[in-house]
Amino acid sequence: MSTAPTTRTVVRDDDQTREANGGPGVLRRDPAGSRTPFAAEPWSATTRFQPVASTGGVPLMDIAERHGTPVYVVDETDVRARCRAFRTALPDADIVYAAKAFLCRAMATWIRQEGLGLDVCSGGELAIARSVGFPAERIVFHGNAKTPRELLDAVEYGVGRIVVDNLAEIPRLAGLVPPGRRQKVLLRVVPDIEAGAHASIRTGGEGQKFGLSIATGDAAAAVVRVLRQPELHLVGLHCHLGSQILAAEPYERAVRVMVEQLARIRDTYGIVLPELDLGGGQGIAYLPDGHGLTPDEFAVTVAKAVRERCAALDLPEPRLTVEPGRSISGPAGLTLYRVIAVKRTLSRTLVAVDGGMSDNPRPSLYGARYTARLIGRRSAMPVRPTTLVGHHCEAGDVIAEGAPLPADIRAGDVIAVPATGAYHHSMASTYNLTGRPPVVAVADGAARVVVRREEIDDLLRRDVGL
Ligand SMILES: Cc1ncc(COP(=O)(O)O)c(C=O)c1O
Ligand SMILES: N[C@@H](CCCC[NH3+])C(=O)O
Repeated sequence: MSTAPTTRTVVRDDDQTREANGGPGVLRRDPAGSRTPFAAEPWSATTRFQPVASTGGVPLMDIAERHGTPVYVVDETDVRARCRAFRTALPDADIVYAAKAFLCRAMATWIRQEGLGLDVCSGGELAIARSVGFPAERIVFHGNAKTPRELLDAVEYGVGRIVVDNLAEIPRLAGLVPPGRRQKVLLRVVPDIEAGAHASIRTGGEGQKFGLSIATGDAAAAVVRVLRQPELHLVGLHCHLGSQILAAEPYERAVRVMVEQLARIRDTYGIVLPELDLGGGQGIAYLPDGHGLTPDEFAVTVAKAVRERCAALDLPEPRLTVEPGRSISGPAGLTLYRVIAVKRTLSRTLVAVDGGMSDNPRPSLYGARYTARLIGRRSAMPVRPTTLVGHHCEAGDVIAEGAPLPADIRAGDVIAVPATGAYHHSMASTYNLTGRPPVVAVADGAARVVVRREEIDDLLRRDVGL
């Protein structure tokens, strides 16, 4: 199936297709549901169509004017459509949204309403889930260094699965489970597979900090120790390869490793573990010519690999769990900035905006690349590659290199940067004592603030002084 609703709008990134679409503001429907050239945008987005740029039926300029800039915009309908795309692609699996990508109460509510589970990895993420009454059974708790407090909170709330990451956690967790209860656990195993867009976000290789090594024997030791704890109920294995993975092939390899581990446990202890959690990591497009790993591509590869490997090892197929984060919230979000200054240097044009690495640390952390668009007015000037920079006190505070902005870009203009729905709000900082931007949700032509702007007063309040 397609990852998008069959009636989704298509945004072509060239003037010729814009004409074919019927001119500015008019979008051609693509009943075939073929991949959009600009798949990074929400399916409802018309940002290319100056000056009517809108998302979720809301003009982006209205948002910039009413709520100020910088501002994160998230398209609720788009988030929901991406949740459904995963559920449709993997109807027999548990789809567990990775909260670290983007979480607020509104998002947790949408995820709950869409019937997905929630992967949390901190007491804070769990608190948001609790605050919206997220069903405990559908929560998976992760972390390579969960504090005793976090484990206790998770046990007390009754989370469905705790993913054991290290040997020390086993007795610690068992000691927190109240008498008469058994806590379901998965063991996070290192499959020793390198995948992901940047070394900092690869988590499947031997030697990185997450999970239990098969090579050292820790994974096998963990199985024995969990089985010895009557308070713990081992229901399956987990792995997570990394993030922003654009091909399905590494997942196929992961399935091979993990099914082999399930077979070993069956052969050694006579126990058939019923669950296999393959983590998340499905990549998205950030640039006009990019494309992500669709739920379909992922599902077809994984389902085939599980079927074949289980058949080969005479193992019943486990119930699958997948934990997509970025691919659900990433393309559904965009950031609006206002241009503060334009500088022409000998080598390039620099456009400085009112946000930067505090609301988008990804270029400086991972060398991530973005594009940007002028919205709010039509320019007849040719576009040229422009460097979009932030307002922070670092030369590396670059949001986008080579962004196609018109030659007459000027102070006061509003810029939209797409594909900022994952790992932006959740990774934002207050560097240079900059308040974090609000999150405005759009749906069906209406906009509402779901996370308010962090004001200077908020920042001062934490500083208790002498
Ligand atoms: C355990 C686990 N599951 C799921 C995810 C979600 O990853 P992504 O947002 O790349 O889908 C992550 C982060 O990479 C993770 O660490
Ligand atoms: N923060 C990373 C993804 C980390 C995934 C978490 N396990 C990014 O922005 O790409």
